[in-house]
Amino acid sequence: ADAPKAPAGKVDGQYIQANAAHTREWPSYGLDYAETRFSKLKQIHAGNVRELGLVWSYDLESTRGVEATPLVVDGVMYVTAPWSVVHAVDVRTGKRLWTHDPKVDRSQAYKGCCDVVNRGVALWQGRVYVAAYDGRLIALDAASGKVLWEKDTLIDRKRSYTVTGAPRVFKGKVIIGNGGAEFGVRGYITAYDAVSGDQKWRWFTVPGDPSKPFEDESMAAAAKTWDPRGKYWESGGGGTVWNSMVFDPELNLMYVGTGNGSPWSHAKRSPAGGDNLYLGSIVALNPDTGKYVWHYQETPGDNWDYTSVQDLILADLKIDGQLRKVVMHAPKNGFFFVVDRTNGKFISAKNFVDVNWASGYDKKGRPIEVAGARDRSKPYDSVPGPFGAHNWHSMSFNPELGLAYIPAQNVPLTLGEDPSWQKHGSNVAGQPMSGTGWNTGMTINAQPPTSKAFGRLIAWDPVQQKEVWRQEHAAPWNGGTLTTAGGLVFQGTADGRFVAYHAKTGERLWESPTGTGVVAAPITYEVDGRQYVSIAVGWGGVFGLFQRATDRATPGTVYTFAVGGKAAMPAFAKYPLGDLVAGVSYDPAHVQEGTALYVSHCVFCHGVPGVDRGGNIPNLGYSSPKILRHLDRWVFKGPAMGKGMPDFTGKLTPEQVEKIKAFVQGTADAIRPKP
Ligand SMILES: O=C(O)c1cc(C(=O)O)c2c(n1)C(=O)C(=O)c1cc(C(=O)O)[nH]c1-2
Ligand SMILES: [Ca+2]
Repeated sequence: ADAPKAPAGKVDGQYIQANAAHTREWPSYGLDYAETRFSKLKQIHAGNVRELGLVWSYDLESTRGVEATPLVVDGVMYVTAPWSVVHAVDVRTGKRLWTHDPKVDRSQAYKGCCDVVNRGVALWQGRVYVAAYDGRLIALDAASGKVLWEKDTLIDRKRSYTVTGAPRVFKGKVIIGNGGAEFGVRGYITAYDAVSGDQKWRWFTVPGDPSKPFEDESMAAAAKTWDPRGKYWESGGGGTVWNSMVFDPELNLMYVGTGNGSPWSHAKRSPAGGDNLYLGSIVALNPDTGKYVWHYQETPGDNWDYTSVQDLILADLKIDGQLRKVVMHAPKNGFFFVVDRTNGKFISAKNFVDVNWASGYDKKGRPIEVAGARDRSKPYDSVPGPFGAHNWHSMSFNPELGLAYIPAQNVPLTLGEDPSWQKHGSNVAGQPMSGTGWNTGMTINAQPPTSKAFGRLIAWDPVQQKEVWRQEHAAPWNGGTLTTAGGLVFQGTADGRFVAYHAKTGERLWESPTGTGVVAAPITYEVDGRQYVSIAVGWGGVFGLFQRATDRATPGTVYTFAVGGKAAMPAFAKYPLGDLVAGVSYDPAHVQEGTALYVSHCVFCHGVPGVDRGGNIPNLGYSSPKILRHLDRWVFKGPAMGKGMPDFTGKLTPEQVEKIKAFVQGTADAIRPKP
């Protein structure tokens, strides 16, 4: 088929590379192929950023997490809302041009670990590509939003695969991975022809059943690092590519970050140990063929849910007097990595937050593990925890200052070996979220963690491997970053602010309220000679399901700012938090069993009753007595199924729901301040 005419008809590889020289538009996820999120625009700078004002706001009509980086080309913004809904917006007016809702089955939300989020679209020759939560890759006509083609990217619909990441287009191929390593899947990525949608190649990240032929040599090599007695192929092995992909056209290499092991427990996956390639790695592939070229493994034998899918940034850095082509990375495990991207050779690594699992990396690039860091005989508060020292919230790199801006954090959590684990998954009361298919092989918070929660913006010098400045935030789970030639860093925060900092000093120069908390990254672009800054807002993602740092509700909204903007901010509704639930009758003898059932069916979405205060999903400790009294009506084909609540028919019995009710009311009674 011929490429549809404009809008975005001109976007191809040449265009994306040419745009990188002036960055007037924002045509791909990380702005350029290197995903620096460094804009050369400097109309907005440290001297006038205080005059930034709202130009327009756009209602995404959503209540769940908004993680999208919007793309802007030819005065049109393409941005995604939860449930993989695409919106095209006229950036001159802030008015809707079209939307496309792929109609993901809302009752299937539980198949993903971490909210029904979507990180954005890709553009290519007049087409918009979105990867739907249910695993479909969809090509839309950029002019109308009409579907051009749809491909099912999943190899096994019985497994809990979901897609949250933004596709990328390299050399005319749309590339997409998936998530699911908390449930039991085998990671892979697939490339499709951008025009026809035909599959071009697929690369698996971990080996399959070794009694069958390996797909390629990289799988044969990887299998040597897994113990077949663990029958890891039955639980999938993990290594999902759910976020980061970058491209170096000059070297003709693309780079992906791979995820954690499935199950989390190393001993259960691979009893004799082993590195378990290619978990927790940066892998270089040939973008034409999908053939493995090299890897560098950041977390050998992952036992902590240490994904390496955090965004990768390519840069040329002068190290020891030599200009090196590097890839920079700040994965969950808390170390900042600089790796030679021509060959995968380790250059340096240094922890950017306090960590307690490794004391550093040796010259060869292997972590020096702390004694006991793998011992799960007792629950262990590993720092960073599974939320990561840095999650998917995008890092940026300012080449003029040589600084990377990392949204860093700690979310305390304890992990312990789960003796009730079964390879094929099992619904065991007390096993975290096993009722919805989670299968990590670990207990979570069987003992309360002792480490401290924090959120922090860190300016990091990758050559010196040291922090240059930091800003402490009110809570973990803050937004991605953007940096500009105007000497600025922009970041949204969990406590509902959009802030501009001085890129060199960290001084806070400007901020605007955003109502709800921000998790996505801002962008900047120029239209009709005027520079704009936009950010998509909507509290959520895995941490935002059950916790929050504002007292505001979570409507998805895009804000666009410019110097002299005078539009009024929309009113921010208060979060509808009721009183601690009271007066629902229950049998106290049910509380103990109810606790275990709550852990295996409810806790990762609804949080701890009365203790957490609800994120974009309500906390049951603050529900009305009427709802709690009739909990069975919500649990079995309930009215919230259209909003993402699973149907627990056949998974829970009415008697078990009575016990969960007893736990919720019992906990609310136990924590209620005594008069
Ligand atoms: O292992 C996986 O397959 C997988 C997938 C995803 C995802 O697709 O969003 C997340 C994670 N893991 C994960 O570990 C994690 O912390 C996480 C946070 C988020 C989010 O969007 O807030 N997704 C994911
Ligand atoms: Ca994971």
